[in-house]
Amino acid sequence: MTISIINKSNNSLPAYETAHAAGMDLRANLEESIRLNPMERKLIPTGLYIELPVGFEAQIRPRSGLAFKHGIGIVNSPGTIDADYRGEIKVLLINFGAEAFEINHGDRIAQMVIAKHETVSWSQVEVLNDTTRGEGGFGHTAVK
Ligand SMILES: O=c1ccn([C@H]2C[C@H](O)[C@@H](COP(=O)(O)OP(=O)(O)OP(=O)(O)O)O2)c(=O)[nH]1
Ligand SMILES: [Mg+2]
Repeated sequence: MTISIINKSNNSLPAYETAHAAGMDLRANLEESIRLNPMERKLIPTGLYIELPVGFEAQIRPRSGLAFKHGIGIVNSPGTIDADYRGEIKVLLINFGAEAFEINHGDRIAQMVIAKHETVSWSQVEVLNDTTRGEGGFGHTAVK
């Protein structure tokens, strides 16, 4: 599948880093480096604008390496890029680590997964069909 993209940065386009990767890494588009202090969050621009086909979304997910090594996450993870969004893709990074973290232009800060989604309508009812689980949740299967 081919998707239209505008790249206002001088970074390379998001790309799959291995043959069967699900995510394409996104790079920061910065005029100057950004410092994220512990527990600080900042919106990081990518310079990318995409035109998703109807019925698709793009999910903006953290990179596990940055999470493991530096405690870097995404506040609204996974971020959702809607098919009708024409603005710049931005990434809301947060530093859960104990040390300040510097983001430089071109750094791979997140990954983007393109996914299909359903669009549903509701059938409002009074009763739902019964299941073995019923209303059990939030750990109700844990061994006592
Ligand atoms: O990590 C993200 C999440 C969202 N967006 C863009 C694309 C998305 O289509 C739009 C709106 O996102 P969302 O629906 O999550 O935010 P909202 O707070 O509900 O804003 P809106 O009222 O504009 O829908 O913002 C990003 O660039 N990065
Ligand atoms: Mg919304």
